[in-house]
Order: sequence, then C-alpha cells, then structure tokens
Amino acid sequence: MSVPVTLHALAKTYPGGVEAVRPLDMEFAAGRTTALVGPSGCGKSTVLRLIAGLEVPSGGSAAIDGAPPSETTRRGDLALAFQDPSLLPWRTVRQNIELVLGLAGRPLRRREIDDLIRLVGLEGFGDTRPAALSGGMRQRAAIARALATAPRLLLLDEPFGAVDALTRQQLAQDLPALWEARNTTTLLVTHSVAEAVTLSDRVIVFSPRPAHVVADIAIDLPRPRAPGLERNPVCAALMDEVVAALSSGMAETRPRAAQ
Ligand SMILES: Nc1ncnc2c1ncn2[C@@H]1O[C@H](COP(=O)(O)OP(=O)(O)OP(=O)(O)O)[C@@H](O)[C@H]1O
Repeated sequence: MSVPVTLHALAKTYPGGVEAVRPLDMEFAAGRTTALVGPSGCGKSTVLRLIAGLEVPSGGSAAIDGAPPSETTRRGDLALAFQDPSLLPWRTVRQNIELVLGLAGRPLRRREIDDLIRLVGLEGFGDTRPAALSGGMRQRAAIARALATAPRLLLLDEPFGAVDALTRQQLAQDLPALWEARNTTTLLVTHSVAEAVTLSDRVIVFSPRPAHVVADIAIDLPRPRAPGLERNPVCAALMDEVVAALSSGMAETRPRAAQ
C-alpha cells in the first residue's frame, strides 16, 4: 500500500537567517511520482530533508499518511537516495543493503538482494567495499539500498548525478516499472528536465529562493514509458513547458535593469 504526503505551511529558515523554504502547502498523491525542479539553491533538497525528518521545520509540518516522518522512518517505510551516497565504508555493497533490511526488521533474502544489485548494474560488485567503487557505482549502490526495503515513500535527490549516460538511461527505464509495481510514492529532485518529465506523473517547478511554486504540471504520458520518449512530440512539448516555467521563475527575480 502506498502513502500520500501532505505539506502544511511547511517552512524552513536555517540558523543565520537563510529562508530555504517559504510556507509551502502541497499534497503528493499516494503511489505517484512527482519531480521537483528549480534553480540551484532554491530549497528543493531542504523540502526532501524536511519530509524525511532530517531537518526540523521552522514552521508547519510534513505528514506521511497523516503521521510525522519519524513514525514512517521507524516503520522502515521511508527510503532515501541522496546526492551523497553515504554508504558505510567498512561494509560491502551487499552488507550495506543487509544493514538497512536488518534495521527495518525485514527478512534478508539473498536472491532479492542479488536482483537489486543486478538491477542497478552492479553485478559482480556485491562483495566490494565503497572505496573500490567509482562515484556513479556508489550512487547506484545507494539506489539499490534505498529500494531494498520496498519503501512506501521513496525520496530521491539527484540520484543519477554521477551515473554515466547509458546506465542512467537503463535506470530511468527500469526503476519506474519497479516503483509502479510496488505502488511507491516517489519524490524526485532533479536538474534534468528530461528526467523530470519522462519519469514522473507530475512536475513542480520552483522559482529561485525564497522559492514559490511557479508551475504544477501534470505529465499525462502513458506508462510504461519507452526509451527515447524525449523525442515524442507530446513529451517534448511538456519539457518545453517546464523550461518556460523555469525561465519565468528566473525572470520574476531578475533585477529590471538586467532584463
Ligand atoms: N544546513 C544548512 N545551513 C544553512 N543554510 C543551508 C543549509 N542547507 C542548505 N542551506 C541553504 O538553503 C538554501 C537551499 O538549499 P537546498 O540545498 O535546499 O537547495 P537546492 O534547491 O536543493 O539546491 P541544489 O539544486 O543546488 O542542490 C541554499 O541557500 C543553501 O545555501
């Protein structure tokens, strides 16, 4: 079963006065994938970290199926794959995955772990420690770890940042099918407009900080999404719409003399 996420006047000002998130009201539907895009530093990661319970809001709240993030984390229903893979360096890829399964009180099924390692293209590296992997491989190991507990809510922050183009394409093809099969509610922060549109059911576009929502675009493209979808005219038009919203957000904050 999947879970909805509700943000009620969620706000964050960091110590020192940086207003990273202005009071934000939003609902993310259960079992759907939503991409958050916006200029660098507009507060996207902070929104995810607040939903994950890794930051304390300075106002408002985030609720996952009506419960605070700490509750969802305690039940092992929430998983993260962030830019910084944060794998435990003294554990192998397999042991890193086993650890989260153990913490979540989920059974350790060797075959399922092998399947996940294969899915992210790390076959043969299950017994390797993170130091011996490339940056992109570490990121893929973190994705496998995030998927291992079959979370009801999956938070992905630029998870493909250091992944090479071909693997990225493969992951973009395989992962949504998995989220769909498991009915996972997924929130994805990305700088790639193509990724946002091709992977998601909805794209939220933020303005520069202090961010507000410039556009909330429904992506009504059929699933499963085929490779090369970016070249489909409907998809291309949606990507144009996202780019136009990003530009209009930037223009709003640009000093008049510079326009
Ligand atoms: N721990 C922190 N302490 C103080 N300020 C912070 C902290 N974390 C983030 N910020 C500031 O909050 C703002 C929003 O940061 P955030 O990382 O959420 O943006 P972002 O949209 O995810 O950026 P990017 O796309 O570059 O990853 C930035 O101005 C950043 O400098």
